[in-house]
Amino acid sequence: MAEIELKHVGKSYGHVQVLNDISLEMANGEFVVLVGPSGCGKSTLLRMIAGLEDITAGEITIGGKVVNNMPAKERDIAMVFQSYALYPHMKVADNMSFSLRLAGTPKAEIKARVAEAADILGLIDLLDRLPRELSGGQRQRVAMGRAIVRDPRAFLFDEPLSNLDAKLRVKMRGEIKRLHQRLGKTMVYVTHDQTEAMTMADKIVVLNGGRIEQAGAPLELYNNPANLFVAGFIGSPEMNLFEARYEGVQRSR
Ligand SMILES: Nc1ncnc2c1ncn2[C@@H]1O[C@H](COP(=O)(O)OP(=O)(O)OP(=O)(O)O)[C@@H](O)[C@H]1O
Repeated sequence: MAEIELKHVGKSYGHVQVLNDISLEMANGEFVVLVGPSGCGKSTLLRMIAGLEDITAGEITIGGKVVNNMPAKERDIAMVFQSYALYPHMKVADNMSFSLRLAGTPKAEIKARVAEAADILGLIDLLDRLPRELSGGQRQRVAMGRAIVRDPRAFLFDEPLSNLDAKLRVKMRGEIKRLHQRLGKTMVYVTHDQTEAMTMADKIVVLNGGRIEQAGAPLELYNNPANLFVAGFIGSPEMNLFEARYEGVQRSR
């Protein structure tokens, strides 16, 4: 059974249709990367899975349960944003424990879960700092820590590394991949970065104009693109495309 399943999902804002007939299965523990040109609907799709945005057609199931009308906080899914969205006046430890405190989790358990997440992410020495006293990479790690402590059934990432410089991006990419291996949770990841998509994904989903052009393993898309759009979009550097004329098979006499 798919962990997250989208069946003929659509989204429109008034008359503007931004997502159209999206059907997609994400297996338990799969790392799914959404790519596509700016404005194709990647973030909207992610926000619909999270419950931050209503859907206007179709059905979303999480763990076999239809969640169309389920509020975000009941979906047991954590989202990590590009902007980190940390509380500036709270120390790292308080940022990480915020959702657990809100849920009334016992103090001892909060302490243990924060310590475990801080250990996984190398944040132990930074727990007493404020976000402004951290580097970009450290802030992004706190944002991930905040997601991990909740022990959600799935993680959603919306371009989490795009505010970091190239070198740090490579490092954090490795860290997120290791995190995925360690936690074994379903992760859905939006990016503009081809290399991120090719190296991190179990499955890449190429979106264009609110529709899925192709979904499959990175090498499957690279070796067998379903159409010219996918062929032109996947890979860095880009594939060379040129027109040719087919003249049939030459038969030997
Ligand atoms: N609240 C809204 N009202 C109307 N249109 C919206 C709203 N939010 C998003 N859109 C439109 O929906 C489309 C998809 O937006 P979305 O942010 O999902 O794209 P994206 O693929 O994530 O883009 P980018 O890569 O630039 O972040 C865009 O054309 C956008 O203008």
